[in-house]
Amino acid sequence: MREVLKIFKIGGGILDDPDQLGRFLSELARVPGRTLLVHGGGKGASQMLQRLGLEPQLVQGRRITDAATLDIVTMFYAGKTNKQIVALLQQRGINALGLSGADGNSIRATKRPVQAIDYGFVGDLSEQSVNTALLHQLLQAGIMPVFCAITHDGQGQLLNTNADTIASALARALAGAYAVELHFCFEKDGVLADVHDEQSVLAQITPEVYHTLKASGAIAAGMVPKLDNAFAALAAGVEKVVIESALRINEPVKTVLCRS
Ligand SMILES: Nc1ncnc2c1ncn2[C@@H]1O[C@H](COP(=O)(O)OP(=O)(O)O)[C@@H](O)[C@H]1O
Ligand SMILES: CC(=O)N[C@@H](CCC(=O)OP(=O)(O)O)C(=O)O
Repeated sequence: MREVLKIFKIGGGILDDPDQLGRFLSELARVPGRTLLVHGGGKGASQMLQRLGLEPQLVQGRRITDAATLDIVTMFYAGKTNKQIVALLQQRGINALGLSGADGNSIRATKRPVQAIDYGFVGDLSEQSVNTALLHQLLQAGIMPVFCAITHDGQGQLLNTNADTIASALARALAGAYAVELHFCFEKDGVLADVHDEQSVLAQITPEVYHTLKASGAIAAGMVPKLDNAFAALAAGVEKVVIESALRINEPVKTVLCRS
């Protein structure tokens, strides 16, 4: 029987609030078995860019990343945010190891080709992107890998890659060796049937229900790429995909994705 691996992803909303981040990491430290964390930080990066006089540009949730933006997001994601999270996990007795995709050649990406939009230094992932052998060694050594949203192309170029996409790619790549559970954690209790009603959490969601709610506009904004990544992971052999509150990962309230 394959060992269970739980992959958690946290996004900008939670990372922005030191109290909520600390509470999430305390809950994460209580999760039994092998775990891996992926973090974003898009909200904080946009604030940092503005403070430095650059205007953040996002198209369908993806950041247009010119050279100056890449410098700043690398400092912010792979530096400040990643190292702060690792330090807080160490404080909680977890031997975490912070990684960008360049470290140990753990995630190699391809610069997104210029089509209608030039996204700049943004990396796309493929089936071959993840160094599963390295991750397996780290996990078996009892280490929790902590990934930021920076990857590399193998030619010396760093690339900015959406953190939901990284979590989904890691989950798919590791699904051969582990029974992977992929947990997208954010500030709401799950996918809401009505985004204005915090109580309207859907316990389960099928691709059909997703498409209906997306077409009606009930599921919108950042939730759309998140669910696209989430359903893609489920279709590719990931055992379980969950959308849940970062503060309630050890509680039963959540949305579980169903194949049909
Ligand atoms: N039906 C829905 N249920 C829950 N959240 C939704 C829904 N529709 C839109 N959203 C929005 O999607 C956001 C989550 O996406 P995003 O901000 O990209 O996540 P993250 O915090 O992980 O970066 C929520 O904060 C919420 O405002
Ligand atoms: C290419 C691209 O869009 N990269 C993202 C990476 C961070 C991220 O995904 O952060 P959240 O999970 O907090 O949204 C960005 O720079 O915003």
